[in-house]
Amino acid sequence: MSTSSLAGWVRGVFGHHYEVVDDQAQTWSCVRRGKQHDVACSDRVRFTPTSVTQGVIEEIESRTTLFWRADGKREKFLAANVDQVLIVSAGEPTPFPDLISRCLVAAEANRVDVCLLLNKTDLGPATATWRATLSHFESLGYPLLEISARTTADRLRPTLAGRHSLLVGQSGMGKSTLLNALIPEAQAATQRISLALDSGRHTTTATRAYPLTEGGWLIDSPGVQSFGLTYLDPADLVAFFPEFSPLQGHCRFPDCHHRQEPDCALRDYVAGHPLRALRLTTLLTLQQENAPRRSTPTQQRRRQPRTHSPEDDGSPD
Ligand SMILES: Nc1nc2c(ncn2[C@@H]2O[C@H](COP(=O)(O)OP(=O)(O)OP(=O)(O)O)[C@@H](O)[C@H]2O)c(=O)[nH]1
Ligand SMILES: [Zn+2]
Repeated sequence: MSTSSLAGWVRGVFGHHYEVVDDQAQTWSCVRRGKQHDVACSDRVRFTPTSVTQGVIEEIESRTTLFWRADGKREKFLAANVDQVLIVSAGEPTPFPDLISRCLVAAEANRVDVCLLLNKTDLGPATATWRATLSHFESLGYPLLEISARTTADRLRPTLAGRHSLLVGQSGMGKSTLLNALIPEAQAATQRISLALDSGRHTTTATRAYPLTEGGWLIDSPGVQSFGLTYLDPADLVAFFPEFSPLQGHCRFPDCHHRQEPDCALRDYVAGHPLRALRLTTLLTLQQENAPRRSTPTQQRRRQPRTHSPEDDGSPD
């Protein structure tokens, strides 16, 4: 490690370029040493300056949390060192409960708190239907907050104060609207980045952290359409569903797959409850997606992210 290296926080990830703010509040444009693409927004890093504004990231300090998704070889780090993930959804466009469940599993597996945000409460019937689904998630122990990003975004401020929060959600659910309502500077910052990089492409794939006036940081991430969790061992998945976890070991067959077997405790629990059944469908789908293929036992049990594969272009999906 060079003695001239500096420490800083990664406040923006734009493809494979990183905006790092050092402890003197100077902003640096950095790349990663070698071909590694393992830097996440909100990482604490050490970097070596290569010019008065540019640097090379040499080292990532250990993280308290890493919220990430993985679909086979493609891995996406959404953010590091966050205290909570805010899952934004609304009645329109069509929300996917499976995507919400997957975000919840990622939060459970990475030990990050979550808060469900029901946005666009100003929309009538569509909101009512979706509220029923989210209320089921709330009954499992996940806090639910209702807002309209257009008119009542401020309701969120007490939840954000002093914390490092990450916004995730499907495209079109209102993350940008919410961010701009809470942090008016955000829109200008996005435009500045777009101009600096001379490319609209990077802004849509950017993950960026913004300071909150009430203390803490709010991190905006690109909209997600899929949320793979292939880094989780299939045998561990049930533990990340708070309603199914206590039922483990209560099926007639110890090796029950919770599909066709008689006297399955999980199937009995969801019978006649469509919202419970949706959650079981997600669990079974994840078990199938994560089933060991032709890999070594070490690979099967891998729970730590490797670096992004070189073909990963930093795109949102
Ligand atoms: N009626 C209503 N519309 C909203 C609200 N919040 C956002 N919208 C609208 O929903 C649409 C999508 O909002 P965005 O903020 O761009 O959504 P996003 O989640 O950032 O989408 P991506 O950038 O694709 O990830 C826009 O037309 C917003 O004006 C709200 O509270 N009420
Ligand atoms: Zn079973």
